[in-house]
Amino acid sequence: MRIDVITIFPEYLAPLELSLIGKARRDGLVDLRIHQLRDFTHDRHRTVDDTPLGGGAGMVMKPEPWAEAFAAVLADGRAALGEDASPLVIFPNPAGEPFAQATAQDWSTRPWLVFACGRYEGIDERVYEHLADAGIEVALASLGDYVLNGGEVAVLAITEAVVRLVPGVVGNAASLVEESHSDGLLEYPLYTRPAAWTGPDGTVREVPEVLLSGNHARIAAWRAEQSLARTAERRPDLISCREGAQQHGAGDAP
Ligand SMILES: Nc1cc(-c2cccs2)n[nH]1
Repeated sequence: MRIDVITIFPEYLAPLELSLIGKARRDGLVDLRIHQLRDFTHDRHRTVDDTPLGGGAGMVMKPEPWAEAFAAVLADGRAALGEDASPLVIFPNPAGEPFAQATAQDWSTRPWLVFACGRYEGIDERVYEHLADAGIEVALASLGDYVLNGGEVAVLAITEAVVRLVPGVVGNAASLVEESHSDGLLEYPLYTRPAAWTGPDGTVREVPEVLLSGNHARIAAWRAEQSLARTAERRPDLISCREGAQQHGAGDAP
């Protein structure tokens, strides 16, 4: 998988050199490149923004640097992946579609992702139109109903959620199966040794006995029940989504 990130704060993406993602890059599973948007300006101040036409507070990112940056990234990617290669261009944006585990699953199968990190009040609308008119697939992704100062933090989160699903990145693929949201539910409670823990306050807390029973069928049933109960309590919206999907035969034979 190739990933390009266009940003005015490349240093924000430094964490992508660490840990799992860093190892995936070193192992050649992910080819990740960071591009400084200001490198595609031509004035002394390397200007990327201007005041909003029609008035209003703040600044808007100018279309020219973005168009030049996309042209360069597309050319570079096609030189590496083939002239027919075409990326999914992702703009983190509070007005975007909610990014969820299903999105991460889908995007983890794509050969090429390009992330565009907006700042200020946002990016000139004509940039999105320019890409769409060029036949480039564009997605606006929201991490949640809150506003960040820029797309970089969202790119860190999305990249981690996506890349960890790329085959070979996580050592034990089985650990990806029983996670929160992997089956549309929240994960069951987890325990490890000691079976009886005496906390700092002297309280002894024991692990549910079923987990010590060695009866794998009972353990699986208990975990399924815990997942459902925990989801119903904390995220009832996920339950109704799941019931809706089941009523409409999602996953049934066509
Ligand atoms: N979910 C979400 C995305 C964002 C931003 C993306 C780019 C600038 S602000 N805020 N909140």
